[in-house]
Amino acid sequence: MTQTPSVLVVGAGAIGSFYGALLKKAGCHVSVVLRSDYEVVSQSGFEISSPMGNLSWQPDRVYRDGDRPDAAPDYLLLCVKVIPGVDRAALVRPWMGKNTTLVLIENGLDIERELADTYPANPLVSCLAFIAVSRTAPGQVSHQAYGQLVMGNFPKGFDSHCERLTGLFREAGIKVDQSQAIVGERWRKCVWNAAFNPLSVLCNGADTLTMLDAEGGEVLIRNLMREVMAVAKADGYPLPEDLVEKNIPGTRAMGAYKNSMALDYLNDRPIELDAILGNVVAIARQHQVAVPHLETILVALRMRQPSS
Ligand SMILES: NC(=O)C1=CN([C@@H]2O[C@H](COP(=O)(O)OP(=O)(O)OC[C@H]3O[C@@H](n4cnc5c(N)ncnc54)[C@H](OP(=O)(O)O)[C@@H]3O)[C@@H](O)[C@H]2O)C=CC1
Ligand SMILES: CC(C)(CO)C(=O)C(=O)O
Repeated sequence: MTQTPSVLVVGAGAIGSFYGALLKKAGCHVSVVLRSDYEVVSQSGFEISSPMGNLSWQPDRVYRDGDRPDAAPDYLLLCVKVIPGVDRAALVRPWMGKNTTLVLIENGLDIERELADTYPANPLVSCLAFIAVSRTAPGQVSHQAYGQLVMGNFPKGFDSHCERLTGLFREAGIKVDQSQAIVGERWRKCVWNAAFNPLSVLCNGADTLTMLDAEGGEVLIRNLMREVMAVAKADGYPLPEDLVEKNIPGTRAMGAYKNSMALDYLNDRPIELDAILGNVVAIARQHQVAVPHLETILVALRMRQPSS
């Protein structure tokens, strides 16, 4: 690897532009591949409002689909939504070198496999982002709170590429938890996402407190979370028994919060239904674990939004 790490962000929306900004702040060369924001960002860069201070930045190079890189990056951050019709392995192909470390900062469960299978010789780093950030206009991003990452190699382990990336993010001011077992961490986060995200869409983009305070709402959310935990256990990733007991007050303490899927729904964008819920139900079927609440919500959402 070069002295100054080179980073390429594919899908520099809310998450990609925020974590790209941090790596730029830590001294990396950071370039981006853009689609709809190409013209604006080429001219004016990213404007990011944040409680961490001014994170606005100009990428070293701005590419669009069809361009070719000057050189393959040390780290390729993939931050597109995990939705049907987006072939993520094909999307990164033009930018991957033989020594490029592929870094996923995306929600969902079992979302690494297609990339691991396509690029078996490249190190694969899987990250979970705990953050509230959204794109408000082309090239404009609002970071409201948090920012912590949980990081590890897929399917397990923590290599020197993870170690170096952790150091860069920490230098830029965010907390990074290092994990030797990232799949278990994905299950842990999914307990929250698979319960709250799809339900918020069924409730017309409701925030967390509206869902918890509706009559029977908290009971339903607890049931959804317990079902995800049962599937995780059957899949070999048992989670702490008190996770639901901790998640509920933890969520209340955040205040009324609209998750990323609620925002996608409210902005008429496709939702990550399979990545966050469909894959949990598919794994439940493999292990013959009954998940009636999760299944009902999945099917109802498929009826509502047949394309996602
Ligand atoms: N936002 C949040 O607070 C959180 C998000 N996450 C997860 O992070 C991931 C990213 O989410 P987020 O950043 O919010 O999503 P955004 O929609 O803000 O960003 C996704 C970006 O990917 C771009 N993109 C898609 N396809 C292509 C392509 N072919 N070429 C170039 N760019 C492309 C989109 O561009 P275009 O505008 O052209 O479509 C967009 O800029 C998701 O998995 C999400 O669940 C996790 C925790 C919190
Ligand atoms: C956990 C949370 C709510 C924020 O990081 C999230 O993953 C989302 O908005 O989808």
